Amino acid sequence: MNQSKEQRILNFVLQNAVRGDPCSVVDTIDKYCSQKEWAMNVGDEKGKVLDKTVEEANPSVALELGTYCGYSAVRISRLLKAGARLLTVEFNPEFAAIAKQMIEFAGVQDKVKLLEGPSEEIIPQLKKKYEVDTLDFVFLDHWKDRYTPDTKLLQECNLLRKGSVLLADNVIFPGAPDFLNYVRKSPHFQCTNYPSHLEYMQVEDAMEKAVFLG
Ligand SMILES: O=C(NCCO)c1cc(-c2ccc(F)cc2)cc(O)c1O
Ligand SMILES: [Mg+2]
Repeated sequence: MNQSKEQRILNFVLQNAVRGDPCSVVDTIDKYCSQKEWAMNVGDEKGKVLDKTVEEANPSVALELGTYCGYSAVRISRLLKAGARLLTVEFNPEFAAIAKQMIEFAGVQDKVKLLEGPSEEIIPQLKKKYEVDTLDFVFLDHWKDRYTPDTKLLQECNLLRKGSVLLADNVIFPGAPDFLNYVRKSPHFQCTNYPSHLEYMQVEDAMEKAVFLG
């Protein structure tokens, strides 16, 4: 059976990164995906914007939509304070299986809970099933046409509080035009755009930060 690209990325990490060292896992994925096979990790340039946004928010409870191979789950969780946690949601079972191994190899499994399934099903379960009160930080990096309905769902489920930070990847490429429209027109969000580039490419992209105002 031919290996998937995601399995090849994981194997490269297992062979070349340092077990228990999240930074080496992040750097090793970036090395593979910039030199050998492109993959849709947020990457290092946009990853630096993610780092600064996470550090500024200093979340106790963070949510990621779109785990993929676990690159940003490892990148985010390495910055979390003691006792803080990241819930990360992945719909694709093959991706989830790779991400689980990536998170364990990086040694951040105690900070990260990987939830497998559709975001529209998991978000309404966060309060009762996953003991979430409100979310301090949300990274949107899943299907681009889900950014807007899931943002509305987070609001409807009372998962956002005054100051909750949303950060969305790919608002230029592949693009999330309806999301930009929604948060920029809404009186409930204060938005900031961070121009950047598509991971590992010289293609324009950007991230959008949307702070919930209550
Ligand atoms: O779909 C994406 N994520 C959710 C997956 O479950 C995604 C896609 C791309 C991308 C794809 C194809 C291309 F040609 C260019 C970009 C990039 C990203 O950063 C992404 O997050
Ligand atoms: Mg992305």
